Amino acid sequence: MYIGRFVVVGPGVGAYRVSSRSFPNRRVVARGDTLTVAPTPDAPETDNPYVSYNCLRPVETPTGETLVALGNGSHVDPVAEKLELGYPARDALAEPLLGLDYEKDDYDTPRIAGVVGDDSASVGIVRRDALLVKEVSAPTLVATYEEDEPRPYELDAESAEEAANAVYDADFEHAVCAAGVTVDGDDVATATENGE
Ligand SMILES: NC(=O)c1ncn([C@@H]2O[C@H](COP(=O)(O)O)[C@@H](O)[C@H]2O)c1NC=O
Repeated sequence: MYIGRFVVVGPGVGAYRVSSRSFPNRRVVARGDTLTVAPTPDAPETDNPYVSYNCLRPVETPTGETLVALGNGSHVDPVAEKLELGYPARDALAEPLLGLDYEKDDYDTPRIAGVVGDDSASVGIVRRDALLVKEVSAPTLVATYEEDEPRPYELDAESAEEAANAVYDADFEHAVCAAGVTVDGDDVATATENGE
């Protein structure tokens, strides 16, 4: 089954996978502590505005909490910035998702996102017909296509590497690249899986 991009978040752990039929020549690269989805050097040029973006950004809140924002597009930056300003995760997700709305491409592709803390997690999606934002207490998946309603997902991962590998290897079509993260107190670990 093809579900496009997907996020899995639970307390202390998260992952993001790019699956793509149309733009397979991409990878996740680390720029400081932010992870970015970028074209590989051999990728054909495109003017599609939705295929390169920061997919994962750790932040510190005004109360000293460490949180990580992740998702499938340019909304990840404003989600991270709202968290940094002290917005609760629900509001930090809801406002940018609603403001930017679903993507204006041929598929009305939803925007999906998550927030992970040491002991907390929230997930969100904005589709053409709905905005859903939920706090979750166990790993939860939401995807751009087919699986576009958050649902429990078994993420068997003790580390960021295991989280990235688990979603990269998940049984959904057209895996391209993936990111994983763990949050343990103030410590954030990230990992990438580019199928090399
Ligand atoms: N975030 C991404 O990595 C991403 N990759 C592709 N898209 C959008 O989704 C459309 C469909 O892509 P695909 O056939 O690869 O699933 C693309 O034309 C593009 O507008 C994306 N936008 C949202 O998921």
